[in-house]
Amino acid sequence: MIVLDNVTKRFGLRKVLSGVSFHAPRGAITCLTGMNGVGKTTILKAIMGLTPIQGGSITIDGRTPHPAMYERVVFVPDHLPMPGSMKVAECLSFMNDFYRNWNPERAQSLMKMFKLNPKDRVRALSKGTAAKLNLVLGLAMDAEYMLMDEPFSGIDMFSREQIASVFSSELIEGRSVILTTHEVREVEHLLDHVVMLDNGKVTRTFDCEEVRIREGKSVVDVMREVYTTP
Ligand SMILES: Nc1ncnc2c1ncn2[C@@H]1O[C@H](COP(=O)(O)OP(=O)(O)OP(=O)(O)O)[C@@H](O)[C@H]1O
Repeated sequence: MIVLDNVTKRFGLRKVLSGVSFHAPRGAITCLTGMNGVGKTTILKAIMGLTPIQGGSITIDGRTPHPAMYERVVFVPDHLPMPGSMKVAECLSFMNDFYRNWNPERAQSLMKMFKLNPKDRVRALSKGTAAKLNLVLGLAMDAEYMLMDEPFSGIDMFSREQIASVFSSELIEGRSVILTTHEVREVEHLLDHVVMLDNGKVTRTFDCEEVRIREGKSVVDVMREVYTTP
């Protein structure tokens, strides 16, 4: 389980996170939602130790993250972090050379699933295809936790459905995912747990199944209530 307790974060004088607390349960898909600039990406980066926090604590399975622990956690950024001159196949061999927990068999299955061409150059990939390759690079790692920043952003409906199908497949099963998205309506059936953010604070956290069964509401219904209530 990943736990944030009263986390504060400033960029210069500007407070971006003001006492953020939530937990992302093991084996579940947790979604961070909120308007542009509320701090979703900053939270993912803070969990990865890529940006320092000024207060509070972040723990992974009860321990303060240390470098060796990050082999169990993968961060998939909102853009493909590979140079345009590289071919898709070269991206895969780079990952294989660089990361001990790279799983080449899983990478090949994902390549087939997404119909990616190993000979294509990164610069020639469409936005959706680049997003799929980005996802391959993350999902092919043998990691328990996956942090994904906007995996559905700017992607057409069919590619989005294909990417969404990964989240209900054995490729994700047993792993814990924290993702950020603005496309909640399209992916809400995949989500287990939602953390809503506003003004650098958590405004509500809830279990999706519980609000569906107990309150008969969808994730979007709850979001509308929270964000439109003055
Ligand atoms: N390196 C940085 N230096 C200064 N300010 C930053 C930096 N990174 C992020 N910020 C600011 O912190 C705030 C939170 O940014 P963040 O990217 O975490 O938001 P977000 O919720 O992911 O937004 P979006 O939905 O647009 O992706 C924003 O106001 C942003 O301008």
